[in-house]
Amino acid sequence: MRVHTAEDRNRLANDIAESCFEVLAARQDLGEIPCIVLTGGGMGEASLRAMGTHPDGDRIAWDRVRFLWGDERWVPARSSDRNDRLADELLFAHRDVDAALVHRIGSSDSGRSLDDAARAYAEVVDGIDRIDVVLCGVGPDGHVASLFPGREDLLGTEAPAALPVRNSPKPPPERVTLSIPALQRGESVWLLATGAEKAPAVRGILSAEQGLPAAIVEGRAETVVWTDRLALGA
Ligand SMILES: O=C(O)[C@H](O)[C@@H](O)[C@H](O)[C@H](O)COP(=O)(O)O
Repeated sequence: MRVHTAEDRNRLANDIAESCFEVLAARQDLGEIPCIVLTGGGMGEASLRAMGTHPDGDRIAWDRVRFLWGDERWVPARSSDRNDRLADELLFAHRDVDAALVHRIGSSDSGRSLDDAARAYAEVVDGIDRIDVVLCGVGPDGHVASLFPGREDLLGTEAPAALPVRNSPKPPPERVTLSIPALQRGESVWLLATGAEKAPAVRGILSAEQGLPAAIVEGRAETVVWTDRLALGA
């Protein structure tokens, strides 16, 4: 595991964007379509903003990047609470992406049930042969995506790629989340945690705390904690 720190949240988001561009460009140079899993949350938002506006992003062929989400809130498609709205406003409004490569999680007004939406998303994820980068915002309790500590129903290592979530401790209560095995398919798993309220979670990650989702999820090639002094308790 590697720890990357920056002076403040914006500089950290810039570093995340630059590293992300490197991964995307390297895969595209090989003629591949890279795949990135996006996240919600405060650092997720800052990272999307940097990816949408950083001048280095101009060298990426954005219409040859595949996008997934680590989780989504089970609300109507146009709700401002959705995680994909962040990406719409901060990334897709600035980059010329191919809608066919943007794989959104279903919405509560789609006419489908939560269980069906999770099953459908699991099929999408299963159909993708390589996941390059998984961005995971880390909650103060050490959750990632919508995988919460103590929720044995969500933390199975044999689970399908996507799961329905009910009674989430973070509102809204219903969600769809990628599972541990799906997040672990990422070549790079990047855990984003800044600010003093994330210090216990970061301590838990660094000490490999048992049962802590953020400490369980590891990338195939690398796991990086993107953080700042406050979250490191320094
Ligand atoms: O629904 C959400 O908000 C995300 O799915 C959640 O996993 C988020 O990324 C973390 O809770 C971190 O969020 P903050 O960075 O805002 O604390």
